[in-house]
Amino acid sequence: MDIKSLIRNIPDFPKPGIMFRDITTLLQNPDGLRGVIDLMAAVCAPLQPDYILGMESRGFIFGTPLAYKLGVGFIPVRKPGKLPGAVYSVEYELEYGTDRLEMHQDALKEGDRVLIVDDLIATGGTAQAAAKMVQQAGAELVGFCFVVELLALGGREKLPNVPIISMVEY
Ligand SMILES: Nc1ncnc2c1ncn2[C@@H]1O[C@H](COP(=O)(O)O)[C@@H](O)[C@H]1O
Ligand SMILES: O=P(O)(O)OP(=O)(O)O
Repeated sequence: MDIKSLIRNIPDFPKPGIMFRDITTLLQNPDGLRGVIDLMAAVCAPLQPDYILGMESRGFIFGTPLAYKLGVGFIPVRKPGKLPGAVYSVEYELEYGTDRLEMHQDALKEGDRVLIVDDLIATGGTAQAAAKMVQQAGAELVGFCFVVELLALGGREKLPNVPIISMVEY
């Protein structure tokens, strides 16, 4: 299956100079949706995660069916103020300014094997923030899986030394 052909490219969104890789066209294609989740499951299964951790919101779209397919739990990492329990909170750099992600403190325990999933890695700041929370919880980070990797931005250089898997690269 040609995943790349199902991802739409929208220039200058959300601001001039950004080529937005729009995964909505992949999601609405039945073969594309099934194919990408099946592929992610096949390449990630050997990492033997206990949990998939996905970042709001596009990380939820791919992370939850992946967790279902692998027969493991899903942990949502959310934008600030959305989770009701005690949270770990990590600030990370955006192109302009900063943002913050949160995860329930009781979502993970020491030794849990965690795979971080998102739709796309660009500068790597989002994935790095999620990895910090896994480490704060004392859990074991077993890898990252992205549908799209933007190679020129070098995001993987920010991430810990674990397998980093992407389905398509630009
Ligand atoms: N070019 C992009 N197209 C679609 N989505 C993007 C793009 N660049 C960033 N994103 C979203 O931002 C985060 C990852 O950004 P980092 O710079 O790696 O933190 C990811 O969740 C994308 O949905
Ligand atoms: O569009 P989202 O919600 O997936 O968030 P972000 O662009 O911050 O990754």
